[in-house]
Amino acid sequence: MEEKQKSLSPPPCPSTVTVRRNPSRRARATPYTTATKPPFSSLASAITHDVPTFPIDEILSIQIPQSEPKQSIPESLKIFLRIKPLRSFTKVTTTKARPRNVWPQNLSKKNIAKENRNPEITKKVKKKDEEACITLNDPYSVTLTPPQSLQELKRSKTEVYEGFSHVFPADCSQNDVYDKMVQPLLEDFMKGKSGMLAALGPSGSGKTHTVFGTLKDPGIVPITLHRIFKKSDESSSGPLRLFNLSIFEICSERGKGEKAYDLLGGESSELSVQQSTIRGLKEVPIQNLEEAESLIGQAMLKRATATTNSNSQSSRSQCIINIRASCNGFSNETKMQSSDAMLTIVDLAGAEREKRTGNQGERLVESNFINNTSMVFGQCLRLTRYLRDYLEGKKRMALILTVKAGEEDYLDTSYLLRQASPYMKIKFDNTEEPCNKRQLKTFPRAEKNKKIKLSAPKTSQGKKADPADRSSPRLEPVSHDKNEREHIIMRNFSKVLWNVLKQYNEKLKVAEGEICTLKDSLRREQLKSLVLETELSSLKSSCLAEPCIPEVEAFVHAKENFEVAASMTNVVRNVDDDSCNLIKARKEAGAEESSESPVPYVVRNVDNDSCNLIKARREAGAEESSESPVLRNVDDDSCNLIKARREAGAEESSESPVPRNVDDDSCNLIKARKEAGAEESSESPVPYVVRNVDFDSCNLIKARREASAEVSSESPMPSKNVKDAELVRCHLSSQNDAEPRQSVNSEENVGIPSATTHVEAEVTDFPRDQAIQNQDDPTPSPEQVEVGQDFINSQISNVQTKSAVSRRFPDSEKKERNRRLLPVSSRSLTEEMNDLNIKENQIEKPQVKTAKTCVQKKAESIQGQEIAVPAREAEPASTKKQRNGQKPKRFTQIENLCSCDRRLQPASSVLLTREINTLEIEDDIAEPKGTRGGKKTTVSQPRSQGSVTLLHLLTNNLHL
Ligand SMILES: Nc1ncnc2c1ncn2[C@@H]1O[C@H](COP(=O)(O)OP(=O)(O)OP(=O)(O)O)[C@@H](O)[C@H]1O
Repeated sequence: MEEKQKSLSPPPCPSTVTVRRNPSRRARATPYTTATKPPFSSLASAITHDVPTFPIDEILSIQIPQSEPKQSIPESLKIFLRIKPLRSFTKVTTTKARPRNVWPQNLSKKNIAKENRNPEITKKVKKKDEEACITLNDPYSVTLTPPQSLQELKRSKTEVYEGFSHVFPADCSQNDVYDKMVQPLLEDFMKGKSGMLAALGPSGSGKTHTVFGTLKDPGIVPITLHRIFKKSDESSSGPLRLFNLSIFEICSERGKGEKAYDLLGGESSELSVQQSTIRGLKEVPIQNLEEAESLIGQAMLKRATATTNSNSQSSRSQCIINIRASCNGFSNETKMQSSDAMLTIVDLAGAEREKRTGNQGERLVESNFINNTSMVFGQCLRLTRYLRDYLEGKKRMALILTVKAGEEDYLDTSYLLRQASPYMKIKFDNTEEPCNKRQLKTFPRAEKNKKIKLSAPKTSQGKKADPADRSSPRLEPVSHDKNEREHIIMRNFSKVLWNVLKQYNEKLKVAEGEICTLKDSLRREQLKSLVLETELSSLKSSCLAEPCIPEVEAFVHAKENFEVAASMTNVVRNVDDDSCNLIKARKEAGAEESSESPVPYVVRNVDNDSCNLIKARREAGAEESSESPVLRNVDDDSCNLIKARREAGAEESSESPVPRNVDDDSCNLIKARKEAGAEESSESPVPYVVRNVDFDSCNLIKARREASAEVSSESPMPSKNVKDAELVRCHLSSQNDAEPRQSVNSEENVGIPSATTHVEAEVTDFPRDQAIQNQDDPTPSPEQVEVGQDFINSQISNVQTKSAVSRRFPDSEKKERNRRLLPVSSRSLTEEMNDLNIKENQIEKPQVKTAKTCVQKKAESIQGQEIAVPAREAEPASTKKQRNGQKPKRFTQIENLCSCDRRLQPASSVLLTREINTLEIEDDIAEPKGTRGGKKTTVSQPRSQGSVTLLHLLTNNLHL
């Protein structure tokens, strides 16, 4: 029959996708998999004609692994469905015979009269077939259709339930049920495997009928016992098996708890139920089928039953029958001791509806218990703990659902199938659209129950569940995991970013260090470049000054030639270059052969400070019989030439120191020249000429002082002193005499033996110097001043063109520059004179004694001769005469010039003052004048490198 159905009904293409509960059936070979498939090549070739480009070969060649069905669940939980046959309603209508003699008779009355007259024929039995709500689709599925009344009033829904292990139709026999359902379990049981079989369904659906049956139509238990003992007899050669039978029931105790009663025990047969263990249960060994059936009969008598509207003998408890098979000895096949097996058959109490059963009172309480323990699987697991292991799939179990097929049983059937569907993995197939909202509102409980009941069992199975129930508990860990993952990602990203930032920070630090280093190196290079530029400018300045130098050299050589005849000629030339720096110092001194006069010397000091050239020159020449110190100082500051020249010429019989100071600073040429000449035989005070020319800021300050001394030995020393803003006193004193000193001091201190030559500059010297000059020999000094001024003018004209840049400085700024720059040369002069004082005291004193007498003689012969060093060799002689003759006038001019620019030479004057003081020469013409320079003399200036060089040069030259 089944095979015929299978052959006639090819597997239809399912309109809906459903998941079958039984994977083994799902794994059943389908015609597509079992039928001879055309080779892929031919299929591909056929397809390639249509769609040649589609990679069907590759797609079809993919071997999709077939998921093996889980064998444990289907083996443990087999769900069967048995449909109870429809009952036929017998409708008995009683008709009364109608009285015959009633005329005209109403038809109805006539009929009634007939029934009354003949009552036997009034009773007709009408049979009406009940409409079925459930139909069998196939051995594995059914369709549940609500009745028409329910479709109109309630939610109309046709449900298809699939996945049953087998569906027993209404006309199936007890043997069919046994064969399909019990036989596999029995075989396993006989092999020593335990199993359970339970019948579940609404009240009156045929559970008890299925389990126990009747005498005419025995159920599962009698058949099983029969088969057991039958097999035992057949396998007598095998190990001896002992079977034990135990029967008990679990019923409600007034709706509060459950109690177990042993149906085979004595009167007090209550049992204690501890989890799945029943303590005190009597187990009766059965030897044969008759003993077993007798025990079962006794148990059924003890089982609690009651009469309800649904069932005249409705079971009011869960009846459990255990058949335990114990094996004595070893199995011939396995040679191993067999373990005991338990076959459990359960007749659950049927779910009951109050309306249908009409239960009240105690019956209603029992009904609730029954419903809770049978119809609701979840609660059944809790309340009937004994069956928990089976229902949880830990033991082999087969469940048979019994349903009634009538329309009026639709609700019970639908309710049972819905509750059992999770276990059967049955999905609903909604063939009709859901009802409208009104209908949903009318039956919210059913919809709610559907969701709840269907989703709850999935939890235990670990399968897909209804998201309505599990959404929140599942979303929470998912969101938590997601947040945790994002947190970890962001944390790692932050770490990486932090590391990158730290690396960049380190690089920035290194870069900053390199920048600092580069800046330092840049500064150093800039300084070097500045130094080089300064040197370059100084070299340029020196180159520019070179044309002047030959002139000066020529002048010096002329002086030297002139001094050849003199007794001593000493020329000191010092060039001081500071900070760029050129320092030249030259000192020349010549002495005549027989002269004992003080050593005339020429000091030339050129000081060039930071692109400034300062030249100072002193020349001192002494004639054979006279002393003629010449000091020339030329000072030029900041494109400005300050020239001071002092010339002092002494006639043959007189001393004529001529200091000349030319100071050129800051651009700059500072020249100082002192010339002094002394006549050969003169022992008279050294006449000196001091010429100081200061040119500042395109201003020329010229000062010239010339003094000449006559040959007369003891005459007061004529002197000219040209002063600048500060007191400048140049004093050249002849050596070895007290007389010159007396004359210098304008006092008659003859007894002071001193042969030293001093150059002293003081602010207050001029008037006295001028007075002395007028007294002694005023004639030669003006001429010498004139000559020297002409020379300086010519020098200035050269220098002015070369120092035009510095002329743009204003006077006020140049004053400051003078104050700053002049001390350089002045210090040089100071140190020079300090050493000069010492050396001359040591060297020239011995000469004083021998030359003392000669000076007076030679002074007369040299008288009138100009001992002041001429500015140039080509200088006309008339100028000399004019110089001598116009001495007072020139003095006046120089005095005016010096008075105008007196303020511009404080530093040089101060230093000259210090110089003279250190030389310890008494200057009679010194006169305090002004305090500005005097105050500044107290300031001790640090000795510069140029000064040190100048000192060495002076010392060497003095030694010479
Ligand atoms: N398959 C069937 N064929 C013929 N008769 C049946 C069948 N199933 C049940 N019946 C009859 O229906 C009646 C009720 O059956 P049964 O007592 O087995 O129901 P039940 O499910 O056990 O009810 P309850 O849960 O109340 O005990 C019985 O008289 C029984 O003979």
